[in-house]
Amino acid sequence: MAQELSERPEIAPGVTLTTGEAGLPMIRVERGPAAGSLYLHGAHVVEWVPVGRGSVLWRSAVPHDGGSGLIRGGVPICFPWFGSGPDGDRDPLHGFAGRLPWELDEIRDTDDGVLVVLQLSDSPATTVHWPHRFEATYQVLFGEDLRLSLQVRNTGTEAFTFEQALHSYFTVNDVAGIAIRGLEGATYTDRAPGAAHPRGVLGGPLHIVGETDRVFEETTATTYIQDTLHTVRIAKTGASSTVVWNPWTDKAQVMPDFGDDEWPWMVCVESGNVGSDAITLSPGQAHTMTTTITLD
Ligand SMILES: O=P(O)(O)OC[C@H]1O[C@@H](O)[C@H](O)[C@@H](O)[C@@H]1O
Repeated sequence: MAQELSERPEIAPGVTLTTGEAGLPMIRVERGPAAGSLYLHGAHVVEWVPVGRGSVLWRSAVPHDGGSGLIRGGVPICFPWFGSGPDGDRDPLHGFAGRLPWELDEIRDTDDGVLVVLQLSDSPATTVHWPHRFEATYQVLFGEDLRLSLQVRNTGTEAFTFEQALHSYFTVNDVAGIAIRGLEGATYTDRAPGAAHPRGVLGGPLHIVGETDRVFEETTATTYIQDTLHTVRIAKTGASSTVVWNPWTDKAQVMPDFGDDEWPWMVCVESGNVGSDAITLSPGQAHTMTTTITLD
């Protein structure tokens, strides 16, 4: 059962409860095969550094303002909708899960690294946006791999449908020089402004040559980001969509929480269930999606 932080004077060895940006409580793990950081605000993983390697997740240098917005970088959780939702009318963008404080349920040493478990349930702060009863459990394993598992359970009496994504931001050496492999043959919706082909099938590795905002549907493929810095492998289960995003020059300039010149050093490759891949749960049913991030 979830407990209050104040009832947890002992955090596991190598795991501290600290204060991050804007005074937000943050769990810092420095033990075993990796170091990492996770905010309770949004259950937001902001850092994962396997021993002897560099920081894999990208984080904007623009600090979080402490408001209810998403942290720019790391792995924001999008739930129960993605962007402005299937009909483009949902608010806030990417849902509320990444904007609310989650409860710490458990911190445990495992053979593979330190596991942190967080929970979010329906409350007046969620029902104001989405009138459904749910329980979300997020397991984060900081190890040689970064393993993320998000389970959503319908605890109400009516079925509901939701979208979700683990909106992972990755550090790259030069986004214009990367190749994203694994999505060849997948159908995508191109959401970038002025896209020449709003829908298409990817014919080969994806190269980023301008503002990129593609939602690949009905694909459970493992994706690889090949960069001069390293190759990142992103495997997933229970997730039929993959979203690839980079704002490039113009969009970067109009985003207040994104530095004008930061776009070359990042790319988002997001695992999720978006659009036609949305999940419907009957009362009592649960769905789990996982993402495993590995440096090759
Ligand atoms: O600025 P936000 O709301 O965090 O979203 C960033 C981007 O996230 C991507 O996942 C979306 O596909 C884009 O459309 C969006 O611009």
